[in-house]
Amino acid sequence: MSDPSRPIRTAAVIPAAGRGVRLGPGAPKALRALGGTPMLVHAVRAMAASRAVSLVVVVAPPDGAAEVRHLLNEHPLADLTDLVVVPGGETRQESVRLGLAALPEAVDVVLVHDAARPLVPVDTVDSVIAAVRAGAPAVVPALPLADTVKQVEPQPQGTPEPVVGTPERARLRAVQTPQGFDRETLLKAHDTVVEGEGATDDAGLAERLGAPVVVVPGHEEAFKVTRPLDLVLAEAVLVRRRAIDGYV
Ligand SMILES: Nc1ccn([C@@H]2O[C@H](COP(=O)(O)OP(=O)(O)OP(=O)(O)O)[C@@H](O)[C@H]2O)c(=O)n1
Ligand SMILES: C[C@](O)(CO)[C@H](O)COP(=O)(O)O
Repeated sequence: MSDPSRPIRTAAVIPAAGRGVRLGPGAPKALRALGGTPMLVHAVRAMAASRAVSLVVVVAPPDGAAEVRHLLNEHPLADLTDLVVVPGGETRQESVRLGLAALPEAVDVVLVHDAARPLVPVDTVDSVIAAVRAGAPAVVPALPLADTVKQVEPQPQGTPEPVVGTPERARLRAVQTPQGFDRETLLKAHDTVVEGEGATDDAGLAERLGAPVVVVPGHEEAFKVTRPLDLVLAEAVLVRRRAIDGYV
């Protein structure tokens, strides 16, 4: 936990090294345009919009750190005081671990935020930070599900999959980012949990350590741009924001 005698410094690590295979052919997903601006720039601005965040570590595609640094230099990034760019890895978990290695000692609270969630509102970011500062070692923003979920027995492609269960929907949440952690918990989780043990998010690593993880309300606009239709929705959200409040 944080030492109360030291000032809390909050940093955000943005994994942006993914290829974006599900979005279709093109540049790495984080570098593709959303409303004329790279998705990554929106994501960095979303973190910088929080007054608490003073450092952003961007994890670039493995061979693209110089290009990403150049691109970020070309865009205004609000009041961000510190920006670091490091090369990423083959998996999201490896990319986050490489980003964490760049954090200075003074950082107490760490957010991990997907570049692929460019439109998360600042209120969501702030409520995650507030929950960590209030003492929760791991915090995730999440929303209730709209669909019923079935658990199946996976089969070869083309074979119908038998249903083996229907989890109670009211107890399920769809998890977003930024996920917030006290530094010690997150570093220990990444040091301890081996890649491939099935954790698809950072809180999942903390859970495997036995750390308590809590959920705060997420936001519909924090959705992940994964498939082509998500990009259509993101463009529409951006048009609405620009019309309503002059968002850039
Ligand atoms: N080796 C990787 C893989 C993913 N990510 C990042 O993790 C976030 C969430 O991943 P996802 O949306 O699944 O992105 P991709 O891995 O790029 O998508 P796909 O699986 O379609 O290729 C993204 O910001 C992505 O850039 C990363 O930093 N390093
Ligand atoms: C971290 C995450 O965005 C939480 O929903 C998600 O688990 C990333 O998963 P992906 O399959 O790498 O997109």
